[in-house]
Amino acid sequence: MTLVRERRHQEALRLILPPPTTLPHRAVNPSPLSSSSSSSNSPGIDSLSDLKKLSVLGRGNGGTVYKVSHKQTGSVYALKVLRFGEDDAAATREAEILQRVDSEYIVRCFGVFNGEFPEVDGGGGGGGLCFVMEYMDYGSLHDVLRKKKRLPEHVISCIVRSVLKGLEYLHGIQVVHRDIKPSNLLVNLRGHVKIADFGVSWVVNSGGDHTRCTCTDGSCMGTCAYMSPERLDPERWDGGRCDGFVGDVWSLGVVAMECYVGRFPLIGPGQKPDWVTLMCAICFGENVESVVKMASPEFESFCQRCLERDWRKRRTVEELLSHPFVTNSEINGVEDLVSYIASSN
Ligand SMILES: Nc1ncnc2c1ncn2[C@@H]1O[C@H](COP(=O)(O)OP(=O)(O)OP(=O)(O)O)[C@@H](O)[C@H]1O
Repeated sequence: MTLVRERRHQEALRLILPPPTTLPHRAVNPSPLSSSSSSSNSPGIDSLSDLKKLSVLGRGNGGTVYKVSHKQTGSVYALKVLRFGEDDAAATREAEILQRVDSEYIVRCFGVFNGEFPEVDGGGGGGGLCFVMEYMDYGSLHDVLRKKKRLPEHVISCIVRSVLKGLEYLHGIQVVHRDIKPSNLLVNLRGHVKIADFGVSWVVNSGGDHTRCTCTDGSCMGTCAYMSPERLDPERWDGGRCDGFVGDVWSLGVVAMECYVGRFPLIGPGQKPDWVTLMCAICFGENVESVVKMASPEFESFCQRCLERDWRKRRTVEELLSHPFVTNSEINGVEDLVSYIASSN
């Protein structure tokens, strides 16, 4: 890799930060969302003081996720608190998208509150946007991989099918997720795998001769390790003409390979995942077959279809749902997923 190429890569990797936005102080009413997702299982949470903090489930960019219980019913939820001032545009976008979605493949949101969660530091934390979410017992796929290291193909097939179904739903309502990665795929005791975290998602609008992706506030962030070549280097890969949907497919391909090899698959085991290393690996790296050695032909073919660098040749979600690696997944795949995750080794 020449110095010239390195410099070009670094220039292309500059992040476009969202302009500062001010969230209206009561942007979201302290009531459950109007979507049918909330009405079908309405937990009757009228205020954040109805919830008791049980533990911290995890921390992400700009917020913390708590395990909470409803004081009256004892029902357990995950409460995601995004502090004001961290990335208000992302928080607002997440609230807007969560109000649109209603799918068994997307983590349910029962309500969004604008205020303080009194159980944290006795309140006084400056407040934030608080999402009452379905509690996913096994946490994220990232947590599962930390415990299990690698997953067998039939379990990966089951996970991939659920994520594809979730993406099929999202793309059908014109939402591009843009941050598919293990920590945004959550797993519950029943073996259901669901997509979460819409902080960097886009809503696609139709316009002109081709569909264009618009980002209302200019935010173009996401996790670069899982980003597609056309997002990392739009100039080289004609990213400006891509509607973004197949970017989610690329990310899913990386996740599938990561489950198989037990580490981030696009760089070597000892390599530091800095911007330039990732850029080189994603845009010019090794071919899939050298990474998923010993895999079944179906799995190798599936990964190749997802990780096609030219986005025009990459398969769509609909096409991948009829790929043999997905359609041949064992009927008892979900039960296997649960027993595999629950097993101690
Ligand atoms: N509904 C949920 N049920 C159970 N655990 C959850 C739930 N939502 C999030 N978590 C846990 O909390 C962690 C943090 O989630 P969060 O969405 O805030 O950030 P992240 O996706 O890990 O990171 P980033 O903000 O960088 O995308 C997750 O990785 C997961 O372990």
